[in-house]
Amino acid sequence: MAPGAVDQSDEAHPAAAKPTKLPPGVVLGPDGKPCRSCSSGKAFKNWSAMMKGGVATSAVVAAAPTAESTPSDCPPDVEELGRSTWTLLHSITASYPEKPSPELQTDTRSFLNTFAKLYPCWWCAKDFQKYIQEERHAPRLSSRDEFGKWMCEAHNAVNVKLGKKEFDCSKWEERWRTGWKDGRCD
Ligand SMILES: Cc1cc2nc3c(=O)[nH]c(=O)nc-3n(C[C@H](O)[C@H](O)[C@H](O)COP(=O)(O)OP(=O)(O)OC[C@H]3O[C@@H](n4cnc5c(N)ncnc54)[C@H](O)[C@@H]3O)c2cc1C
Repeated sequence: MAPGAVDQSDEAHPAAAKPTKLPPGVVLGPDGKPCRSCSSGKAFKNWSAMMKGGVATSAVVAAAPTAESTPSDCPPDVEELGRSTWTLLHSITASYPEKPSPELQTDTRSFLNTFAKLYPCWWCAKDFQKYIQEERHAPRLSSRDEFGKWMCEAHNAVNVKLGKKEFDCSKWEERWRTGWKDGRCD
């Protein structure tokens, strides 16, 4: 589901109120209010400017000023949240043991299931839950390399959904663990 395409019949979010003239890219949260971590920063700023103007009309939306960049100490939008989260997730795979114990594999599976429920962008979370529940996408946790590649493939599934270029998963370890072979990270 794309940002802006707010599904008001969504069973997971029955409290979401019907939006009136939201700028494209603004997604509502469970409380029926625009959700910053589910929306692009620019769309959220446009919504904010529109609300400060006090009139929620499509004319105001169209005339909303182009969003300036948001200061770095503000709550994250969907992109910043995503970048930070992928950094954490890939870094977890990078520090995962080469031979994990069965107990650690169970804990990791449970972490991924819980993460997929708690991810603050609710519509991203729903898609991610669906992804990991499909048998062919079940987390592969038997070694660091398997887990690193699985995470790379999961990230690529989101890249594809967003129309972005796929990452070459044979290079996941250079990107997230060892640094690139050309030495530029040393
Ligand atoms: C679980 C999850 C689900 C998400 N779902 C959505 C969604 O439904 N809609 C939405 O708008 N946003 C979603 N996001 C956010 C989105 O994936 C991006 O993080 C965000 O758009 C910012 O993208 P970016 O181009 O800066 O780089 P990111 O995609 O955040 O990637 C960060 C860096 O990781 C590296 N990288 C890229 N792809 C891979 C890969 N496959 N494997 C290893 N490394 C890689 C690159 O060096 C890149 O610069 C989701 C994020 C997460 C964590």
